[in-house]
Amino acid sequence: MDKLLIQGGTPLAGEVAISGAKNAALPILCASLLSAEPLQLANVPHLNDIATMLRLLAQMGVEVTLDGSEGLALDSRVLSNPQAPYDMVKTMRASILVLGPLLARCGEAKVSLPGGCAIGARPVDQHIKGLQAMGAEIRVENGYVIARGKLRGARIVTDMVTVTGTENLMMAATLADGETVIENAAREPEVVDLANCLSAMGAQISGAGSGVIRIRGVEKLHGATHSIMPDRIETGTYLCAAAATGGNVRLTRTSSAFLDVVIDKLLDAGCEIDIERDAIGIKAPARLKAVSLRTAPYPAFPTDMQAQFMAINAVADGAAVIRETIFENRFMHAVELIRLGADIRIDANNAIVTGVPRLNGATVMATDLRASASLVIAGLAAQGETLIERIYHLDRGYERIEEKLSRLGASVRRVH
Ligand SMILES: CC(=O)N[C@H]1[C@@H](OP(=O)(O)OP(=O)(O)OC[C@H]2O[C@@H](n3ccc(=O)[nH]c3=O)[C@H](O)[C@@H]2O)O[C@H](CO)[C@@H](O)[C@@H]1O
Ligand SMILES: C=C(OP(=O)(O)O)C(=O)O
Repeated sequence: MDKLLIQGGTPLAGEVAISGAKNAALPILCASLLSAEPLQLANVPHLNDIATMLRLLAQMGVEVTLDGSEGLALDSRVLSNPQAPYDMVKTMRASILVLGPLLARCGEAKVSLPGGCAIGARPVDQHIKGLQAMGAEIRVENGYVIARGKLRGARIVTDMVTVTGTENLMMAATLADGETVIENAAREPEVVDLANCLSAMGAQISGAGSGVIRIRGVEKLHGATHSIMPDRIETGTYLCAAAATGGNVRLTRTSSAFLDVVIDKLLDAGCEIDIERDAIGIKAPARLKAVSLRTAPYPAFPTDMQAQFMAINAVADGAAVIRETIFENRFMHAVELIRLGADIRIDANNAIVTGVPRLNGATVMATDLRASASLVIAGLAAQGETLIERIYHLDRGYERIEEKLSRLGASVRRVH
């Protein structure tokens, strides 16, 4: 298993390009299942999750053609096997996103309950309830969701804000008979990117980005071209890496548009932020100030940035309280950060982080995707050598991370 060896203590400096968003690309790849005509995508990130999703789609009959280094064409003319087997979905939560499209296009689907980051129970009851409201017959048997039926429009109010739940139901509704209204919908930018792609395919969608999305079903969707939005979480992660090391970094091919709260917190921490149209610059002070935060659905502070801010608070001046409200088990990075010398106390869903003047390198274990990112940030800020084990989590969501960090002057090496 690969490990990451970091020699910390060097402020990051220079420029690096941000990749397309994993959490926008994954649902959009699934959207290709809705049409018999090809979907042409640009700015697709090179990630293990994307490779897993492409393998999953390919075994259903989707023809995948690479188009340049970041382009893909997906041809779902023939869907011979509307199934997602356990072996292919166990590592990736987003694989549940094939359920809505398969059911809408084929009238049947058999999808294994998904895996993904172990950050909480992560049930899919809202996906199932929504599809049932649209007329699907669904049973869960031997770890599989088995669904069939012709979908019709419905009014759906989800119990909580769910990102992939909203995406699954929105995709299913594009081919349903009549109008679907999703209330309490997720407002995440990735939902909007998916809606934009679906609209380019001929779907009738309004309200994406608000709490109420209306979808008028059409008979079929057609081919389209779409470019995946920049990854706001990768952007935020590099901003935190620059902040924690006292660095001066410019991130290109990205946007500050979806990062308001994250940028506000970095300003509170004492960083200077320079916003351009397609780039963000950050200049960090010698010592950051501690910043408290509470995660919540967009547009509030993203849970996917919580671990990275725990790392920067670990080396900041003062104490901060981090409250996690989305996932019940998303503090697993805390014990690993403590190995590096961080002062963190967990009290239910609060982490109380008291900054220390410096962290010291150690061997640590990555437990999930963003936890891994927080360890990388802490390792970059620490004095001496940090060895991060189980970095397969990192490869799910960060494209060429060691190469990008090396470009910023970090000493980071993958060891086999
Ligand atoms: C591939 C992808 O886009 N993943 C993101 C997506 O995950 P994901 O879509 O899985 O997260 P959700 O928004 O669905 O989860 C929010 C909360 O609702 C609960 N819930 C959700 C669905 C359901 O049917 N029942 C239920 O109880 C979850 O356990 C969690 O407590 O949004 C999360 C919250 O921003 C991010 O951390 C993930 O990076
Ligand atoms: C939790 C994440 O991914 P997933 O939902 O695929 O597990 C993430 O992207 O931070």
